[in-house]
Amino acid sequence: MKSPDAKPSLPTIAFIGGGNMARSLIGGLLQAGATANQVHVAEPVAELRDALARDFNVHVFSDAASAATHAEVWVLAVKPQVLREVCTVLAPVAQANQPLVVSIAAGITGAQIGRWLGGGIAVVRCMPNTPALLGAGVTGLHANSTVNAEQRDIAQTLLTSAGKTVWVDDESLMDAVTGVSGSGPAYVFLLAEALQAAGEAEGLPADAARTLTIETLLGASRMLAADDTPAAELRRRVTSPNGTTQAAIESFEADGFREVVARAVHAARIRGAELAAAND
Ligand SMILES: NC(=O)C1=CN([C@@H]2O[C@H](COP(=O)(O)OP(=O)(O)OC[C@H]3O[C@@H](n4cnc5c(N)ncnc54)[C@H](OP(=O)(O)O)[C@@H]3O)[C@@H](O)[C@H]2O)C=CC1
Ligand SMILES: O=C(O)[C@@H]1CCC=N1
Repeated sequence: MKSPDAKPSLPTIAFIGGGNMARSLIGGLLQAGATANQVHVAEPVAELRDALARDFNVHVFSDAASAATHAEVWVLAVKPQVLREVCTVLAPVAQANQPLVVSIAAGITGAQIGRWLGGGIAVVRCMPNTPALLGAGVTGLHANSTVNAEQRDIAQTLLTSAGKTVWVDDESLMDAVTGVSGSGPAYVFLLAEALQAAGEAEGLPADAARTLTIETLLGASRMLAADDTPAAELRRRVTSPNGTTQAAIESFEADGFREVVARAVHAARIRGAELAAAND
């Protein structure tokens, strides 16, 4: 009997686009136990194609249709700006083979992808993030009404190899997912840049500022993930009355830190919707 925790075995998966994000997902997938000959990748850039074949031993193709033809699952990992063109080329294969289509493109909706592929296609729209490379990512997922339970499990297994998953029932929230977690690693890297530079400005040697910054972000993230203690409470425990942290937090608040973050996430969400409209 199948245990309730048993993962469905993955069918052949074709990545359409072999860039940064595809590479992260393929790395995670193989580390999680998928075999290289189950993975096909279409990538027009010869150097990227060669690197994928060399590093992961996967089957590589220069055109999308060749990679997709013998795969039950397609992962659309091209830029939003070229997705319509890619889907239009793949539409006859999609109609003949009825694959599960997993898109990681920012902004582009499941309805657009289904329409471009000729209609009636099972589409899971996802938003992973780059820590997927270490299996430490998080992915938001939304399934359209054509996706069946088995296909949902396949998408779940595929993205679990990249880290945690969060299903979203309302697709319109996928752009908010992008604003928080898809783009989110860049905000943390920006904070790291700023914190390191501030340390250096206060006189620390560059290597000391770098180590102090990295270990602080890592340690604080581990504390956040360790239990359900809210971030605000963890912050309170660092903040001694009239101490150094209080001085820093008051400076952040006076400069509108929360509003700055909210505006940035909003800008990312709006750009997602713009990408969908501009590339329809
Ligand atoms: N980077 C990130 O952090 C995240 C990205 N995403 C999404 O992932 C998708 C890919 O992003 P990313 O990996 O950063 O982008 P990349 O540009 O690194 O990768 C996309 C690759 O697809 C190639 N490509 C273009 N046309 C085709 C085609 N017809 N068939 C096959 N491959 C093609 C591109 O080649 P060429 O360069 O020649 O065009 C490029 O190598 C985007 O839609 C993005 O929104 C989602 C979550 C996070
Ligand atoms: O910047 C972007 O558009 C992509 C989507 C999320 C992260 N990178």
